[in-house]
Amino acid sequence: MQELNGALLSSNFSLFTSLLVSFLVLIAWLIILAVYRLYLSPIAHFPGPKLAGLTQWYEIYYDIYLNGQFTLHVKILHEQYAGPIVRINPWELSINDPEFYETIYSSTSRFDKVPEHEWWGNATTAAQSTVSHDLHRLRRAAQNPFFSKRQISLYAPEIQARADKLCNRLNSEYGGSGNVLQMTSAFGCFSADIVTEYAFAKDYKYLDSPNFQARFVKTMQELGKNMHVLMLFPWLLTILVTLPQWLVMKLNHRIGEIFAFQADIKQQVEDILEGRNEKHKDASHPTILKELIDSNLPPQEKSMQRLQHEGQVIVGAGLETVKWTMCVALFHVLDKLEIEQRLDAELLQAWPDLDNPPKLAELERLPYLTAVIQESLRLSYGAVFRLPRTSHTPIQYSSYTIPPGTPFSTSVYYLHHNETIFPSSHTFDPTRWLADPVAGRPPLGPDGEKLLTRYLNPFSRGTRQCLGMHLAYAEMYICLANLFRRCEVELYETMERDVKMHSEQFLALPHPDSKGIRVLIR
Ligand code: HEM
Repeated sequence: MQELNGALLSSNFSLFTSLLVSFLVLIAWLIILAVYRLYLSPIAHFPGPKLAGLTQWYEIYYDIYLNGQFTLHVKILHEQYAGPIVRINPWELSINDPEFYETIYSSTSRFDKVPEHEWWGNATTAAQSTVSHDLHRLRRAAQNPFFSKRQISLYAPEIQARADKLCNRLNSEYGGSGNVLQMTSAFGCFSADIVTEYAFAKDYKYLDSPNFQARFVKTMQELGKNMHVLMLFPWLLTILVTLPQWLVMKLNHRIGEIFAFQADIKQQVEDILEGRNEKHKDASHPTILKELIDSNLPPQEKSMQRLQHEGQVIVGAGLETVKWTMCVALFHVLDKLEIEQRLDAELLQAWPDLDNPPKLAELERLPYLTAVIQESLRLSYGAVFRLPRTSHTPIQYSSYTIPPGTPFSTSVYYLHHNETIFPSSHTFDPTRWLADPVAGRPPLGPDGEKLLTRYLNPFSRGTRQCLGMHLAYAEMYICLANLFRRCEVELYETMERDVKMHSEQFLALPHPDSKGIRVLIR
């Protein structure tokens, strides 16, 4: 008995000792890490809050606890530390300098993305998620031709057909009825039908769904609300993808819905590869996936998974962005009578016979419509989250040398709200984009030499610039022209709060209480 007690005592003692030693090792490791991060790290001398340099929990607090507030907070840090460069977490720098934007998002430098962001969209092998510059270049080159301005102009009749469908439905179903219409959802259905048709030659006909409530459109909206959890804890996804879909749906229905969407995209790819969807053969436009399959990419780049990931990203990237920009445009045009009247007058002149809609190229030449779209892009921002890049060689910024491998980034929000470039930057003012009426020269930036458009970057710039930019412009030109020319729309209980960025979840989100852009059709 005594022996047993002795053995128990000694095993308790050794357990206690091991726990104590582990605890002391942990404390020692934390102290070393803190000293390293605060004093020895190659970016320790950059300005910024010590706490941010010490731990990423600083960022997590703003982005998860305060729900997408870190981007806005970093803008304040730039003001507090009175400098264009600030350390925002233990390993990353933010640069708020409009003249440096094109260096960060460069067309010529071989910058990589950061591996931490590879998992975001659960599409690790898509071009958009690709970390390495060289591999991205290979993947992107195979897609560029299908998103060229010329290819998109050939697709314009399909976009017009969907704008016809949208406007006819608005007038016949809602016109004069007094029924409130959720334009946010209607725009979502419009852009979803366009991008899925373009990608897979499959029209999902979301524009036919009752009250424009399409599950897939809602899924994409919901995805936005999870972004920071997925971005800051990417390993969560790696676990979730191994679980059965029904279980994920139970644990977190938003992520479950995303997996369901991904399974659907996989089905689309299989249907094309296995000959069940042959529509692409007679489609009026090339389909992205078929073109990738027929491209010169090496065989490993044409795997089912790769094609599925590209399909996922293209559809995902093409939906919320276009929808949100059109919401911003619709609200501001309807909110200010003089903007609405000026746009209506221009459209009436360019499009006198309602049965003969102008071609896309003609719409693109309309200065005021163009200015409305530019101003809407400025205030909808595109990807408002900072888009970090890393360099294999040191980067010189002012008197600072950014060490190789250090992520550096900026947010387009800082650029679009730079008061020197865009005075009264929170005001929606399309006239800032109009050419000088006397000299005819386009609007210039603050130095009086560079074009103002240089500072409008909702699509980012450089090698990773938005692939779908021309498609996005075509959708916006055609949809907004049709809507304002053919429908009598008025806002219903919708205010600026519904289109103003309240938080950042990769894209800009309005106030959580917003009910979307609601309208009546007269
Ligand atoms: C107003 C509309 C849009 C805006 C503001 C926008 C904005 C952006 C931005 C800022 C990026 C860069 C993201 C990064 O660096 O990670 C991007 C990438 C991308 N966008 Fe768009 N986008 C729009 C519409 C579209 C559409 C309609 C499509 C699809 C057809 C699309 C497809 C893509 C793809 C595939 C990428 C990844 C490109 C790459 O990494 O090579 N986007 N977009």
